[in-house]
Parts: sequence; C-alpha cells; structure tokens
Amino acid sequence: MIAPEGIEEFPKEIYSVNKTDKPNALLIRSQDMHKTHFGTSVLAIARAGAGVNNIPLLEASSNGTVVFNTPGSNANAVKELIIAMLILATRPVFSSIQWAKKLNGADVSLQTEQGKNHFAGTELNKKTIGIIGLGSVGSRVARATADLGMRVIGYDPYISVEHAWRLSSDIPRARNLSELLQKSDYVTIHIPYTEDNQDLIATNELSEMKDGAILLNYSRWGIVNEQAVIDALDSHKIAQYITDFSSERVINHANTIVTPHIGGTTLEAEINGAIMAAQTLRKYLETGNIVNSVNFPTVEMAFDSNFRITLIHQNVPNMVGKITTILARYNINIDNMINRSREKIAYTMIDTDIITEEVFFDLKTELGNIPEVIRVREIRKN
Ligand SMILES: NC(=O)c1ccc[n+]([C@@H]2O[C@H](COP(=O)([O-])OP(=O)(O)OC[C@H]3O[C@@H](n4cnc5c(N)ncnc54)[C@H](O)[C@@H]3O)[C@@H](O)[C@H]2O)c1
Ligand SMILES: O=C(O)CC[C@@H](O)C(=O)O
Repeated sequence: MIAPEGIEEFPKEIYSVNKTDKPNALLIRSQDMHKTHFGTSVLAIARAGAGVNNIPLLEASSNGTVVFNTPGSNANAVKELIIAMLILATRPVFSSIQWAKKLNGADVSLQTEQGKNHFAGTELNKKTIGIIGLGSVGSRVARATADLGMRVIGYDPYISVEHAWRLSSDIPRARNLSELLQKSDYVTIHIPYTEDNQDLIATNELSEMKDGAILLNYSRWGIVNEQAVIDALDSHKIAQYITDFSSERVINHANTIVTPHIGGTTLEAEINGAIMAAQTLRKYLETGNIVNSVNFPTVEMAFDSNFRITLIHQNVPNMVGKITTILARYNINIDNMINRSREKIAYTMIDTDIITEEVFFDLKTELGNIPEVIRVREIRKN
C-alpha cells in the first residue's frame, strides 16, 4: 500500500489518481512489474523504496520511461530491525518468553529466578560485524553497531562520495570480500540485487566465514544462494541465517529466523517513501527535471521560460546538432539547454518561448522522426 500522505502530494485540481487505464505515471512499492506491459503513456515509474529489481529497467529505458526510487527513505527502519535481529540471534529472547508464559502459581517470581540460567545469551559488545554494502542502510548499521561496542568492518568497492562522507573514518574497510568474511562473527548484507550480485554469497564465500558465524540478509532473495546456505546450516558451518526473504526450505530450517519482508515496513518509512516518490514524480511531470533516477542521468535546469521541450534519445554523437538544426528551421530561439547521458540513454531539455499547439505538433513529429529519438514531450509553464 502507498501511504496516503504520498497520494496527497498530487493536488486533485491537477491530477487524477487511479482513474485512468492510460496512466502518465505509476507509483509502486514491491509489486513485480516484469510481466506488466506498461504502455507508452507511462512517462515515469516511482518506486517508494530502495530496491528496483521488481522493475524491468532496460525495457523502461527503451520505452523512454524514467524509473525513480527513494534512496534512504526506509534506511532507518532497516537499521533498527537489524539491531533487533542481532539481539534475537544472540540472546534467547523468544524461547525465554515462551517458557515464562507457561509459568503459573504464586511463586512465578521464584520460578523465573531459578529457570533463568537456561537462557544465558552472549553479547554483541566486542564481536566483529562485517557489513557488505555501505550505502544508506549499511552506513547506518555501521554507526549503530559501532555504538553498541561492536568491531565493525565494511566492504563496498562502489561506495558513493555521499555515503563515504557519512561513514565514520573509524570504520575500517576490508580490502576484499574474503577478508570481511574471514574476520566477522556476524555478516550483514546491504546491497542491491543485480545480475553481478546474484549468488554473491554461495558455497565458497560461506566456507570462508568463521565457524559458527551468523549471516543476515535484509537485502534481497538471490544475493545468497539458497542451497549453499542450507548446506552451511546443516553442516553447522554457520550457526544461523536471519533473513527478510523466505522460501519453504529456509523458513522450516531450525536455525533460521525469517521475517516477512518487513525491513522497510514502519509507518515513518512508508510515509517518507511515498512522499519522496510523489515529489520526485511531480518534479519530473511538471518540469522534466530528473533526480533519483536509476536508469536516467540526473538532469536539473531552472524552468524560467514559458515552454520546455524534453527529448529522450540514444546516447550517440551529434544528437544535439540534429535537434537544434530542426529547431532552427522552425525559427525557435533557445533560451536555455541541457544535455546529459547515462550509459546508452541521453536526455536533452530545451527552454524557449511559447510554441503554439499546431506548430509544436509538426515540430514534435519531425523531432520524433530522428531515428535515435525515443520520446519528445512538451511542458507548458502554468
Ligand atoms: N528488507 C527491506 O525491506 C529492505 C529495505 C530497504 C532496502 N532493502 C534492500 O537493501 C538494498 C540496499 O539498500 P540501501 O538503501 O542501502 O541502498 P544504497 O544504494 O544506498 O546502498 C547500496 C550499497 O551497496 C553497494 N554495493 C553494490 N554492490 C556491492 C557489492 N557487490 N559489494 C559491496 N557493496 C556493494 C553500493 O556501492 C552502495 O553503496 C536495496 O537495494 C534493497 O534491495 C531492503
Ligand atoms: O516496499 C516495501 O515494503 C519493501 C521495501 C524494500 O524492500 C526496499 O527495497 O526499499
């Protein structure tokens, strides 16, 4: 469900929500879009949350559909749950509560005192936690676990400058994944599911972990190889597997704790994500500006003129030349212009004075006939 606070970001006078079979934009959470054909009406998809493996990004790019996520919106929620799961892995909280619930009689207090020796746990303090991925979630987990007195070691060869700044300089980084696995009593994974990250933790990696270590996966199914982790649990190579992603085999194993994909499920995170996704969508629909996209470059230009033309096109040489040649033929004076690219896709925005609907119809047809152009859009200033 999308939090109503996000829907309220779309004023009723301007937007119809859930009322058309040809939507201009989709606001989603984890729903699987791989089998959904989103037509050419869909200019953008915003995912309230971090992971975008539920969206076919290549198809979206070739359709000229910009995909957004809401980085960091639920990171605190995941961090807090990780702390809870670390404690649940380490102290017999569940079993002691179940035991205590069965007690009765006037001497319950005495019985608890006598029985508590069966429920000794260990402490997180001075244990080593290895954090794979130091982005929005991983960097927060690093700080929180360091505050609990844990020895923290991180691994993230692709860390962004923003996240690197956020990370305390006291958090040592492993030179490679093996070093992290070999040193850690707990290993927690906070990376996106991508083709490269599929089975990142498989038989070899599990064999490198310390005997009796505990593995947490609150990132995605598929990053940890299921058969390999079951084998590692069966052979007691690792002591526990704690995850937000279930399968029958994992859920029924004695040494797993499975939560039902609730890492980002807090009131606060749902509101953050919905509002952020809605605001990002509105910005794109109303100005063409792109922030927090996972398949398009970041492109922002102040919208000071009356009319904006946006073009999504392939990232090949001479596109700006081809576009401006056509504009010159229409005698259009360019007030401002920006062009940015990301991998195979490029985006150009051109600001000019008002263009009538008839003229724009012809212009749009000509621009759209450039073979590398995927989508042409007009935005009129209100
Ligand atoms: N359980 C949940 O409900 C829940 C909630 C939020 C996020 N997530 C999952 O957690 C993932 C991380 O979330 P985030 O907000 O921290 O994302 P993020 O993009 O801020 O951080 C991900 C980090 O992983 C790093 N990374 C990528 N591949 C790596 C690899 N092979 N080894 C080491 N580091 C690698 C990146 O450089 C980046 O710094 C999301 O992609 C999503 O799948 C799950
Ligand atoms: O929508 C959700 O609740 C899941 C969110 C989480 O998996 C994410 O990737 O942000």
